[in-house]
Amino acid sequence: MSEAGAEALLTVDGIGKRFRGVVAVKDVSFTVAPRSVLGLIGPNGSGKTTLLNIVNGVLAPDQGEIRLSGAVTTGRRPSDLAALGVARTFQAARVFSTLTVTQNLFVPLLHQRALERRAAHRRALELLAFVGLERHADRVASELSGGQQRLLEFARTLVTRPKIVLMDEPFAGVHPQIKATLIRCIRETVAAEGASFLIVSHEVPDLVAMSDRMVCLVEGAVAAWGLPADVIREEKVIDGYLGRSEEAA
Ligand SMILES: Nc1ncnc2c1ncn2[C@@H]1O[C@H](COP(=O)(O)OP(=O)(O)OP(=O)(O)O)[C@@H](O)[C@H]1O
Repeated sequence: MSEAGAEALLTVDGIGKRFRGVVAVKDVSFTVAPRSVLGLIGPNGSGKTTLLNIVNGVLAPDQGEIRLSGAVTTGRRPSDLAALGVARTFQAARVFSTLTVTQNLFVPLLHQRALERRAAHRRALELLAFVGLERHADRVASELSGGQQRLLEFARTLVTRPKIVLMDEPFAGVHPQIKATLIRCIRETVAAEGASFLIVSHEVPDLVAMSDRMVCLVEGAVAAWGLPADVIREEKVIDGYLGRSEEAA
């Protein structure tokens, strides 16, 4: 989808972050268009998780600005950003392990006004079916497999209809069938609800297939940003992350 002329949903503008002497993120800028998927790749330690933490307010940047639909959000707390429509999943899925699957989906609704609750509950049940967990509705979350917990965490992020979902390594270590379900659900959420996704993953072929744009970080800086097919052909991306195949070397 073209970004020309359209206002960006998320703007990452000149972001920098150091941890003591270590530069984790260096002058990083890119945008995420409404109704799109941005894939974020890069070697271990290149600053991907730090950047997600800055976008959702867990960390404050040393330099730069984050904007959501043009409004500056830098320095806002994660709970404020969640209310503005920034949702997040984690490398190790975070679920409320002692609650049932359905109760997990009701947690984001606790702060909703009573009038909105009935519709929101209906949505929670629809989401269970959407990710294929309806048979497990009354099970305690800790009894689910790791992959099912990931689907539950994903469904929970969608309950409040976020504008953008930040996902950190959603496909790592999950069964291929769960991965296929996640990819289908991400695609359908973009198409049906107009949400955007910012997805960090080392599964480059999957990200290339599902992303509208990709960004590659190397040593904390943007090595390339653009169409997936172009990004994976960039010298800096090949040298800094993907490597060369034996025939090409
Ligand atoms: N809380 C912290 N304190 C000190 N250094 C940190 C902290 N968090 C991250 N770093 C450092 O910042 C750099 C970027 O780390 P980050 O976790 O963002 O990379 P990443 O690209 O997400 O890596 P991975 O793919 O392994 O998850 C690394 O050098 C890391 O050691």
